[in-house]
Amino acid sequence: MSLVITGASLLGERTGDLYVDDAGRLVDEAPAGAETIDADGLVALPGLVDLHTHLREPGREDAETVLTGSQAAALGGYTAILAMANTSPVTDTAEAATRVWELGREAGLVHVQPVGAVTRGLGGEELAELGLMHRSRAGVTVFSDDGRCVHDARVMRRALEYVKAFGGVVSQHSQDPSLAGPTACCHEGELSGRLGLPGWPGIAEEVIVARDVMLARHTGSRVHVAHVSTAGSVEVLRWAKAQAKEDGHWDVTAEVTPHHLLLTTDLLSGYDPTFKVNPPLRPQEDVDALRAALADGTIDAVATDHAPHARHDKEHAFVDAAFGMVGLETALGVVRTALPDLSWSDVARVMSVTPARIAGLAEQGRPLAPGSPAHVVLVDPAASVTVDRDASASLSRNNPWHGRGLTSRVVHTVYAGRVTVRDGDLT
Ligand SMILES: NC(=O)N[C@@H](CC(=O)O)C(=O)O
Ligand SMILES: [Zn+2]
Ligand SMILES: [Zn+2]
Repeated sequence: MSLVITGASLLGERTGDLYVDDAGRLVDEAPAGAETIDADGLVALPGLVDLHTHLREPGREDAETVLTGSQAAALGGYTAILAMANTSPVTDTAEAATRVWELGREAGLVHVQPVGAVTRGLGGEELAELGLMHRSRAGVTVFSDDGRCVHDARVMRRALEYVKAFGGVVSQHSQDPSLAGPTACCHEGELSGRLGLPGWPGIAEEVIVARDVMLARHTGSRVHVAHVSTAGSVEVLRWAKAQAKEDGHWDVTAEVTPHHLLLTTDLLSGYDPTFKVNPPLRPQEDVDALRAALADGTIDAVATDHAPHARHDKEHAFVDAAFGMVGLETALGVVRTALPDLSWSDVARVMSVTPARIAGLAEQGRPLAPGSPAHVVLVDPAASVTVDRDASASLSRNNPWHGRGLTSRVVHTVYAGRVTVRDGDLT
């Protein structure tokens, strides 16, 4: 079905119309008999790309499926998501990766790109089938043991060497297990002492970031730092990016989550497990450093770390509850709220263009110009939304934004020329 989108402000810069042909691509003339979307007053961006989504299929379809996660993504303005490998079974074989990819195609609402595990069963010891996953139909290029850190430096080095052959990247959950006890569940600081909760110090993250950028340099490969959460990590990244630019043969990229841009560790004073997440919410100084790093390009991308959990895994005493929070439907609003001065073209850069480049998704994050696939999100920049966790496509309700007001609203999402969200609802 062809489509005409009229009067949108393209990346908030100039007003224009967008024409979509039957094949789902942007073209330079209005196709005859097209459906029309009036986008007067709306900002058009390339469809958002999430480098870090947890779908719970296979294994925990009660918490999220590929379909419900895709629905939540479309509602959030996404046209592509990377599905993390920590499912049950783990995505550590070509078959498992292809299955996730197929389920994404069947859902048909966003491009679902599987992330492959770095090590078999996320065990941290033996490399998974990296090459076979890459050569499968799923074409895996991003590998991560997320949920766990690839803590053995020798294994990390081998993984970086291996993925280098095909331009892949290792996305690291940076957290040295030997610097954080097995029961750690919040930021280690003055508050954790007062609450009597065992904490993770920022240094547990920073030593791994520092080690991994050195391994990336040594191997001439690519490392991506998942969910950066401390000012110290930002400092290391700033140094590493300057070095990598000078050397030219290795690369380091990093992402920050919406929640680490707006929420602080103070929220833990009520022991509400909704705010229990890994890496933990940090103090305001870290939040400020993360915002500055995103604005100046030291952090490349915003990634949700959408981590749905069933009620019976989340509603426990703080120390026993599962880690993680949902985030696909609120990400854009949180970014607008946390960084109101970020231009729309910068929003497109950190939420679409750069994530697509990092993930090697050539069809995503493209300019809103003839020839590009029609992956588009239309946003009302003036709207404000009060988040209701029950008005969600996700199967899980661990939503830290419930009852909060967020700036801007996703009005329509178009994936490959198909309207997946119209007037804020799934079509
Ligand atoms: N972020 C979280 O707190 N939890 C994630 C794992 C992870 O991203 O490390 C999950 O899978 O639930
Ligand atoms: Zn993680
Ligand atoms: Zn994660």
